[in-house]
Amino acid sequence: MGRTLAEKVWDDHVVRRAEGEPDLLFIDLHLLHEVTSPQAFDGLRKAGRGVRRTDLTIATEDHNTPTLDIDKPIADPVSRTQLETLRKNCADFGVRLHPLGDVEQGVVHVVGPQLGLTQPGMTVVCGDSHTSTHGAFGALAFGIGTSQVEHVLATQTLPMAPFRTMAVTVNGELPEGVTAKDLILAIIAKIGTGGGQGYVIEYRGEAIEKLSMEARMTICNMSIEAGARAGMIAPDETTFAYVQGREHAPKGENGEDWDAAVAYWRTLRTDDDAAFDHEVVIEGSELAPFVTWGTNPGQGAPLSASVPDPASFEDASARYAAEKALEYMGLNAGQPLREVTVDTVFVGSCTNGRIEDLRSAASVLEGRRVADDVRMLVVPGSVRVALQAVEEGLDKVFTAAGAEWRHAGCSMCLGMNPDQLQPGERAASTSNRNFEGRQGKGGRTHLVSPQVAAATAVLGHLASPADLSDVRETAGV
Ligand SMILES: CC(C)[C@H](C(=O)O)[C@@H](O)C(=O)O
Ligand code: SF4
Repeated sequence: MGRTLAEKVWDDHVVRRAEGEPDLLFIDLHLLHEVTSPQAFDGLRKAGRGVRRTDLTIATEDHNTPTLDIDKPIADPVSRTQLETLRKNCADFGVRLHPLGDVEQGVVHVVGPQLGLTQPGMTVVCGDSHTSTHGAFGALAFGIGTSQVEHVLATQTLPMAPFRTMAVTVNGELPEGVTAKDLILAIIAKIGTGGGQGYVIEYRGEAIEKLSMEARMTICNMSIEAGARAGMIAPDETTFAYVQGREHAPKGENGEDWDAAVAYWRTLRTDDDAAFDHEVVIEGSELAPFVTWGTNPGQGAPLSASVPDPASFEDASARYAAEKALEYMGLNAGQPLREVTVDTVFVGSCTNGRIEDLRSAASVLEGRRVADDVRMLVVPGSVRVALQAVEEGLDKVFTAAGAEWRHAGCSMCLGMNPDQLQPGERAASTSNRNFEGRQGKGGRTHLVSPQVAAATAVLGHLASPADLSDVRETAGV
C-alpha cells in the first residue's frame, strides 16, 4: 500500500527502529529561542556534553525582545536574563545566534524559512509549539519540550511516538477577500481544538495548491491550535520557487545539488493508494472572513454572524466553555460580531507577520486612517521582512494611517515583552492564540486575518475590507 507524505518523511529519517519502542529519528534542523533553551543547555553542562551538530542548530531572539528602543538596555530583568543566557549558551556551545539588532533576527518560524534553512522533506524541531509552521514546505516539523531540546542538542536525534494521519482537503477556490487565516480558523472551528490530537494533518486540495508559501505557513502554523502534532503541505513548484536562491538552499557549482534536491522533493507526495486515518473535506468557495469570539482558537464564526448563545451548544463542555468565554470577553449572546469595538489592533507574529501579510494590511490602510481611539501596532516577523517592507514603502503607509511601525519580534502575540494589553482592553490580532491573558493580564483577543485587522483599525469595530467601500472616498482618495 502507498504511503502518505508524512510517512515518507518519517521513514527517511529513522535511524533506529525496535519492536515496542518509539522510532529514533534524525533531526535535520534544530531551531532555538531564549524561552525554552536555558534548561536544555544547563543539562548539557551538567552531563559534560556538547552540541552534537552545531551546523544543524540555529538560535534567534524573539519572545522577550522589545520592539521599541532596541539599542537601549532591556528594562525588564526577566527578559534581560533570558536574552543574556541565550547569548552565553550559544557562545559557550558554538551555536549560531541572531541576536536583537542582527539583520537575520526575528521570530524563529519566520527566520528558518527565509534563510532557506527549512526545506521539503526535512525533520525540523524547536522548543516551540508553532514549529508546525515549517510543515508548509513538506517538512515534518514538531514543537518539542525542553528535555527533548536537550536530547536533540546532544544527539541530533529524537525518539518519537507514532502518529496518525489526517487529510484536510479544501476543494474549489477561496472567494475574494478570504485568506489563509480565515480558512484555518474555519478548519479549527470545524474540527475543534482537540480534533487534531495525535494526528499529523496534511492540507491538500485545489484551494491549498493555489496558496502562496506565506499563506501555507499561516495554515500549518495553526495546526497546533487544532491539537495536531504537525501540519504539512506537499511541496510543489510554489515551494521550490520560494526556496531557490536562498542562503541555505541547495546549490552546487553548476546547480547539481539543487537539481538533485528537487528530484527528491518531487517524490514527497502522498501516493494515490495511501490511506489516511481520518479525512475532512471543506468547500473553499463557501468560506467567508472568520473571527474568534471566545478564548480558544476554535471559538470562531464568520464575521457576518453574531456571538453565539452558549445554550445553542449541544455538548455540555462546549456550552460551559462558551459561557466562560463570553464572560471573560465581555460579550453578549446574539451581539453581531461586526458591532464588537476594539481599542487595539495587532498585525504581526509567526502566523501573519510575513511580507505578504504586511502588504495585504497596507493595501487596506492605504489612503485611510486608523480610527481615533484605536492603537494599531504593525510588527514585522523578522528584520528581513521589515527591510523588504521599507523598500516597498509599506512602513510609510502604516505610519501615514496612524499605525505604529515597530521592530521585529513576537511582540503582542504574547505578553513576554513590553507590548501588552491592559486589563479589559480588546484587540483584533493576527496572531494565533486568544487564551485568557495571552496578550496581557485581562486582555481580550479576537483572532483575525491581516485584512480584517486593517479594516477593523479603520472602523474601530470588527470589519472586513468590504465594509470600507466608501471610507476611502470620503478621505478623498
Ligand atoms: C514560549 C513558547 C514556548 C510558546 C510556544 O511553545 O508556542 C510561545 O511561542 C507561544 O506561542 O505560546
Ligand atoms: S510569534 Fe507568537 S506564536 Fe509565534 S513563536 Fe512568537 S509567541 Fe509563539
